[in-house]
Amino acid sequence: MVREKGAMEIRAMEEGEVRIKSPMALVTSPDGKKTGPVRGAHLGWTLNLYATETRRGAKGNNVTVKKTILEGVTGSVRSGNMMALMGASGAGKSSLLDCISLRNQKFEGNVFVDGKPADNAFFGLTAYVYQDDLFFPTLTVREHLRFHAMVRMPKTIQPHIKAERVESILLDVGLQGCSDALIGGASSLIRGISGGERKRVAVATELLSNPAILFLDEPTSGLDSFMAEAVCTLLRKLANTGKIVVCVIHQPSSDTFKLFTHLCLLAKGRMAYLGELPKAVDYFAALGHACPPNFNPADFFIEELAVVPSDYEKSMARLRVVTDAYQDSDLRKQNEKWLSKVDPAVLSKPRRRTGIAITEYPATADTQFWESCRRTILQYKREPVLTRARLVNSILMGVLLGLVYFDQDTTYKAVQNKIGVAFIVTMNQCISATFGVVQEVPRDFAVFMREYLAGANRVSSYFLARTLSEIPFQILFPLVFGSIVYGMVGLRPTAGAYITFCLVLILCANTAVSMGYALSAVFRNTTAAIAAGSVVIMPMALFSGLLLDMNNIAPWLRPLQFLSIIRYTYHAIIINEYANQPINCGFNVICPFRTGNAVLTYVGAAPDELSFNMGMLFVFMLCFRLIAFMALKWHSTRVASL
Ligand SMILES: Nc1ncnc2c1ncn2[C@@H]1O[C@H](COP(=O)(O)OP(=O)(O)OP(=O)(O)O)[C@@H](O)[C@H]1O
Repeated sequence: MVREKGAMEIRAMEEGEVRIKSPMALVTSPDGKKTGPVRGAHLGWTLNLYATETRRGAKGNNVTVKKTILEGVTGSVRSGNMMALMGASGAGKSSLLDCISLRNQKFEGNVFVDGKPADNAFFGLTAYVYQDDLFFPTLTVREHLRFHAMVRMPKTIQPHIKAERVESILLDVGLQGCSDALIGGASSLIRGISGGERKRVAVATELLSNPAILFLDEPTSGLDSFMAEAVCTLLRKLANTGKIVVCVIHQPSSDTFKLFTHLCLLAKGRMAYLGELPKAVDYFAALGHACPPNFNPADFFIEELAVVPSDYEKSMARLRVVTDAYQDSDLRKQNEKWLSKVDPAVLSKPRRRTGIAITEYPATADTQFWESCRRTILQYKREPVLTRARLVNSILMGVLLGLVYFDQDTTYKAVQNKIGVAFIVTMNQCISATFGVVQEVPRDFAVFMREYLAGANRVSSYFLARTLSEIPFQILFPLVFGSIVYGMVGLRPTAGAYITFCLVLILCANTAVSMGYALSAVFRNTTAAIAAGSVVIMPMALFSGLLLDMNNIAPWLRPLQFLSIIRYTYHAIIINEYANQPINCGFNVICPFRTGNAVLTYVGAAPDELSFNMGMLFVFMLCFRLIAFMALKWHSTRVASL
């Protein structure tokens, strides 16, 4: 259920209905139907979090120890509140945010919405802005938000209303000035928008689904104080509309700090304060820790709660006093009154992990598919490395090989060069296609994973769109490369042979692309996928038929040749060139290849195996895509079930 309130520019999420005039709160189910007014939402939690840590033992062996990350942390926040989660580094702020947002479900205890244990509907109510924002760099801010509006807003809403919503959010977050700028980012060659604008794009993305509860992990990190204040002002406006905003924040300026209504201070995983922000200074003064005049209270609290490495014992003793004081305080009792309204049976029962079970999506699979296709095509059109570099590579490599193997004839003397060109063309296609993918796709998968966890995109919609919409490009590159090589080298001059050659290269490139997808999905990391790619491609080259005499290796190794896509491509090219073709021996008595079929025998191929080789490439292409899909699906369910 998605809670809506009309104090800001908020639009009704019902088909045809544009604006809610009354500021009355509404509940909207994922299909966009209003279901009635809600109570003031209350988010509460009571939990402990432990982790196991492997440490180096005294004898150099690894010892696993149980580490307490959060201990007896109980708190709550109401709609309309904007809570700062603060504490020194390592205090447990991000861990707490992950637990109360259920992005980490390994804790003991429970999270409650209006006194009821949070269930799967919780994910429809909440949104999470990650500390490291991940975007597709080649989209403009408007295109990015438009994509998210299409996939995150209920399917019952008309596209023009979604577009209006994007424009209204652009205005709300102050992004209208850069709405047509490419997002860009460090992982891309595109410079893109500033860090502050990226943060606002991240917030705007989450606002599209109009969540009732917004969690943010350090939304101001890396921003100057002016930008940080701008982001927090926006968050305060959202809280004022009735949303709950919980935000991990580091070193806010005093002006930014004042924007928060509530403060939760953590010290070494224990509560040090929870309450209204303006009352925190007096609370600490009463404990004997008075904030000096004209001192930023935010800095004061962090200093008070810091562990000084050179004075570890004393710091820890000070933290114990502060956390024990909160434990014994009337403030804590006051804060935890809501627990008395929770069913005691629920409190004593161990919590059942729900996982981030994405069972319902606001948009249909069709919408997700077509929107993802649009996005991938834009990406290909605009990404310089992905498209231009590969096109230039295809042309340059084609010309280079064409020059080296220029104008081969039909004599026996040209056989070795034609075998060479078949092998090198195959290797080029395999390597450039596989590594082209593993350089790009793990980054895309990481962005997709965020979309998946936000309930915005299905694995199947994204994967099909990503892989199908790039097919035209994966036809273009081998076609350009193959045509240059074919013409310059002077391979068999018939239209049929040329078309078959291009088809073989296109199949090879697409199979290699699929292999790149499989590696990217299994390893989800470019470095690891490149390393694994080398390990896979080298044996494939070895078993291609050119570098090894299969009759002179251990019999149990021979079947490996049938796993080599390089072998299938290389053989197909040679069969296309030489099957049942004459070879001009001239008047030479010593002629190593008197017929084309003798060349095939030499490389271990047979004249009638062309369709078999092409068929095997097709089968491998499908298998690699299936592996990629299954791996992506497995990773996403694993992340989601935490
Ligand atoms: N899965 C884990 N296994 C072991 N230790 C962990 C794990 N997750 C967190 N920790 C530890 O728990 C403590 C709190 O981590 P957390 O990231 O929540 O702190 P933080 O307050 O957000 O710190 P920072 O401000 O530096 O980001 C740290 O000491 C961290 O090393």
